[in-house]
Amino acid sequence: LHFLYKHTSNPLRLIPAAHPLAPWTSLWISYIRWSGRENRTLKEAHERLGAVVCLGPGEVSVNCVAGGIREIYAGGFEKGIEEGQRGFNWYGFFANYGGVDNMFSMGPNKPHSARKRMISNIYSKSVIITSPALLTQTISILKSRFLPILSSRSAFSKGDDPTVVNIIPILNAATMDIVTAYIFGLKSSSNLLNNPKDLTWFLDLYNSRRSFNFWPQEYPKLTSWIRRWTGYRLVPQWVDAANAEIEKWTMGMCKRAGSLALQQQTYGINVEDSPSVLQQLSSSLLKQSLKDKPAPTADPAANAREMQKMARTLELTTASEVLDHLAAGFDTSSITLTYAVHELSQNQDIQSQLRRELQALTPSSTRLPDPKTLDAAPFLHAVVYETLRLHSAIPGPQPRVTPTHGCKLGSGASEFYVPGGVRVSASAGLLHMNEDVYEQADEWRPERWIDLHKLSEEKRKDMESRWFWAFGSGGRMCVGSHLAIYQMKYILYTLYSTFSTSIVDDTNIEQTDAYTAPPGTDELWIKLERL
Ligand code: HEM
Repeated sequence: LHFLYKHTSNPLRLIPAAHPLAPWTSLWISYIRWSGRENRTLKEAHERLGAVVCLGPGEVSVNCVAGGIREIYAGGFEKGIEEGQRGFNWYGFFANYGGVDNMFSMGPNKPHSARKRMISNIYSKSVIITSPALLTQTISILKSRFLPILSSRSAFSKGDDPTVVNIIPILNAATMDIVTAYIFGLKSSSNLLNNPKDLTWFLDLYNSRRSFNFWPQEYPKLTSWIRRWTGYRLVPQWVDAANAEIEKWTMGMCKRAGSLALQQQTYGINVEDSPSVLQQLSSSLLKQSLKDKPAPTADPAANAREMQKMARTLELTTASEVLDHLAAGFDTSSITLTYAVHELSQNQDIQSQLRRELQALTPSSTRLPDPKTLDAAPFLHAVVYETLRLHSAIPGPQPRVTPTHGCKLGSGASEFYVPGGVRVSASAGLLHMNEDVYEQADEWRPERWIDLHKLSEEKRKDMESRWFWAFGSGGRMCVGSHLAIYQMKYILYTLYSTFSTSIVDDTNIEQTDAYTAPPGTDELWIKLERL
């Protein structure tokens, strides 16, 4: 009777159900997630049932702009409901250092907006494109690490043949080195390109965690309850150990950059060693803590303890934030680059067209083009955008929670009332397959992004912004999108203005079915031919 009552009084029962069990229990969608079939199941459900689909008695998926992502993401639906109380916050899993939140993991919008205000300027397009530090760092990494690795036998070569390389770890290392250089400054950042052992160490730790997300993310309370009361670990101990190692590694970079900043005040610093993100973040966090700190008491010892506590909180908050940036930044960018290289290696005509454009950008072979020139190169832009569209690094659902008063989702005859507290999501992997916006949507065709000004205003807006969702949208959209595009363009420039590439072995290159979706392999062997 209880189930029947709950079912008949639930407005979600009127929404087309992805499975007969969906309006009754969340176990069906949980099982789909557990078995790694969520993205393909949602694709099939939306193709069959339309833009709004019920996934569970408290869960809906949308695949439309009006009455869909515009309502949910531009409308500022929260990731979690109440501050301090996790409730359902799927992103809480991304907190680091034993639960220290960062911008990405925060549930409610209010503290999130305060944090985002501290950071967004340093990642804005105008700052990224004009930053002397980022430019010097990028040039240094590409010229003195990336190019030499591609030019001679290295740990990434196939046997003794320097012209056949596994490009995936090289891209992983290049993106990590650039992102950490911008965060911590070149001297304090990673040098994974030149230290293959450190790279293997890091990637082993990082990738080992991927397959154990389900329980702590979907059932965080159950996971900790089982561990507490039965001692049984749904997530093996070595995953916690891997997280702890990555946290230690990040803290090391924070500390190195911090002590260099002290020297800087006395002796000055080379521009490439300037820790752009860390500096901005720690000074804003410090300002906020000084504003929030309790008034001093008459007891000096208690005041000293308070100050110590504040310093530790600041240290952990900073490290948790930047750890999220470096993980989000290197993984997604290198997934996108992997597919750009894979597609270009299969499409020699497109590769030649790109090369012609790139080679015309810089007359001298010793310099890289300046960021504005590179950013304005239309074919490079098209290659990057088409890869972000067809091979979104985050193709999976981005869950939010409906506000207490509920909302309406869908449009026309398929508009439905959704009450408060319901988990709702959209997915880039599905939005990008809309044939009305992207003809032959399942094909990689960079030329679709050329001459957009010839299209109608509406069509252009649909393609470029309304349906293009690789970086999400609204207040919780990717903060690092400009840095991502900047580094991807420089890496592709360096590779394709110097070499031509073709496939040697691309076994299992298809994207996995996951929220962040790397290839199903960590090897993509390509042949490099110097031009
Ligand atoms: C191709 C590269 C990238 C892609 C496709 C990408 C995609 C995304 C997406 C889709 C989101 C929203 C996710 C959600 O709400 O579920 C996001 C958020 C975020 N991304 Fe990126 N990202 C990329 C690169 C970067 C880089 C380089 C950084 C480095 C700073 C970064 C840092 C972040 C952060 C901190 C957030 C959370 C923002 C917030 O909560 O306000 N991302 N990214």
